[in-house]
Amino acid sequence: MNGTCELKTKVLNRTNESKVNNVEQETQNGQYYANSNVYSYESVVKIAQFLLDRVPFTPKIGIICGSGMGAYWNKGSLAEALQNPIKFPYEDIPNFPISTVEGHAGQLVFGYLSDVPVMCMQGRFHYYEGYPLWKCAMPVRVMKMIGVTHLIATNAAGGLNKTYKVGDIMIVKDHINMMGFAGNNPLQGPNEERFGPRFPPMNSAYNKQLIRKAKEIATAEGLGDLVHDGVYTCLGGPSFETVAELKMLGMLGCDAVGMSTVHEVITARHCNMTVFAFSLITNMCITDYDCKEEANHCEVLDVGKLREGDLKHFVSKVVEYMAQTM
Ligand SMILES: O=P(O)(O)O[C@@H]1C[C@H](O)[C@@H](CO)O1
Ligand code: HPA
Repeated sequence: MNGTCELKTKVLNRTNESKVNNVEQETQNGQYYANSNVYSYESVVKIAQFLLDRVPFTPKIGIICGSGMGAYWNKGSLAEALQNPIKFPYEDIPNFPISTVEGHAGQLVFGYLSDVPVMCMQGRFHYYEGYPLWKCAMPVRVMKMIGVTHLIATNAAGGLNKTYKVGDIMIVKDHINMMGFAGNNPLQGPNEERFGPRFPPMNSAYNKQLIRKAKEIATAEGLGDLVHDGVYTCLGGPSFETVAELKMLGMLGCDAVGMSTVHEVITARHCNMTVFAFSLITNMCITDYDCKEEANHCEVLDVGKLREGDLKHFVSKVVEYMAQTM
């Protein structure tokens, strides 16, 4: 992914009052960028170095655990399955945000999955927690600085595609960046060319070879009936969607809806990482006004728990395959 260009981003002159919200970064000459990414290249390197100094191996695969898939109480969860784990609670990592959502343990775990070194976010950051998108996605850049070349992003999502069932796995083949339609993008602000180009393409964000291979793996492992590929969209949350919103998303071609992943994938592709992502369908979206059920987070976590064995197995096999291709 080349395409870096010489365009210089315009710097806005601001007064000190504009520092509110902590979304502006002072430049050396005292000017402020609007909505800037406050994590400079150097500060991301510093976080990566803090971790590298404490881990005796350098993983090339990074995993982000979705809701219920990396919960601290999930002893059988994906993150808990890593062998010889080295754990870093987020509050112990300098300049790292903290997890505030149930089902997101809030630690980085380094270890081995299928004898392959990986690093795993056992808990991610969401926009609705109050973090801007660039902050939610910052750990992806830390992964990159550590040496990760392949990202596996997982999430819990509501199924819009009527052929899906609760507990199914949707391999993400594409996304619709709904928040981006309103200009909210993790790459908003001055571009740091050392991470990637100003205008990264997204038409092949999800690696086709990995999608194909993951489907083969699912079939070979007896999970074929559960697995689909489809289009994911992320809304800001935390409120679940209305019936009208869900009908609209269905008409737009979304197969599943969630509250994460898109900004992580954009950030990963910006720094040229290979991306594989999937959604665990934890609930079917309610598009019938007469339906008495309501979406809720407990159900999301419960389905994550129910599927943890299958997901762990599936991800281990995908990791095994990825390692062979590196
Ligand atoms: O972190 P993910 O995207 O898996 O979490 C989903 C979206 C909301 O955070 C939560 C709703 O139950 O689950
Ligand atoms: N909507 C949004 N996010 C979700 C859902 C949903 O139905 N299920 C799990 N995460």
